[in-house]
Amino acid sequence: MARKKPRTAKPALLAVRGITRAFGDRTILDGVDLDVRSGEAVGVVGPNGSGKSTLLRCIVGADDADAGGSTLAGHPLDERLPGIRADLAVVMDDIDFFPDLSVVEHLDLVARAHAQPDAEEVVNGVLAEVGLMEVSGQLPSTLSSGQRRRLALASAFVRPRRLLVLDEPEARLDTDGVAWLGERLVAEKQAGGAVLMVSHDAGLVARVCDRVVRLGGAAEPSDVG
Ligand SMILES: Nc1ncnc2c1ncn2[C@@H]1O[C@H](COP(=O)(O)OP(=O)(O)OP(=O)(O)O)[C@@H](O)[C@H]1O
Repeated sequence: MARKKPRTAKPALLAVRGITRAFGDRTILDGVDLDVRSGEAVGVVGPNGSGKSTLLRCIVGADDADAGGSTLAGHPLDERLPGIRADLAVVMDDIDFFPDLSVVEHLDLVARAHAQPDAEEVVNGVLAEVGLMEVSGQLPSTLSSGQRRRLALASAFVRPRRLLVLDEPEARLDTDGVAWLGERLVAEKQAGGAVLMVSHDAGLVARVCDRVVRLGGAAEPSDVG
């Protein structure tokens, strides 16, 4: 009788091992491990102050972990390295925009700087999808806070990427915006992309994430649903 081949797990695109971070004598993160594979989304959840943003910052190299580290496709992950930048799009809390560049000029700049093929078409598609077409000629200072959030998210969607890292992407979005975001992130996975997101929105996490890592409580990753 033919033996069933053992199923080999897909190697992780993002591998995080042993991340530890203390501020003064307070240990915020104590040896956090997680994996994110292509086509998969992982959520990081937990109460205010449990270290979620610190974890993301340590993972992408915006903060220095005291121990541990992360790799993307086997290479040490630091968002500033050119080889990594091509594969990684990060949206943290707040983004600084150029005060004198319009919405469409920002997206154009990001798309072209990251060598997005068909930059103009991609920018127009994302503008429409994210609901910023009507304000595409406006300066950031004239946008509402939710529209600025949409612009920050759009900046990630106009560039090539294999991994999206998002810190509370639902913040300041209206109900329709959160619904759109859920669909967009599911589509991201279906297209083979990977997502790591911090969120306080349990509905969004349940809709998008395959697994969650809970900080400030049980530290083990668990399946959603
Ligand atoms: N640079 C810093 N110096 C000192 N303490 C810091 C620093 N950055 C973060 N902390 C502390 O680390 C803890 C975790 O902060 P972090 O922002 O990672 O939490 P969080 O889980 O993302 O919270 P929230 O849900 O409120 O966004 C907090 O107690 C915070 O005060």
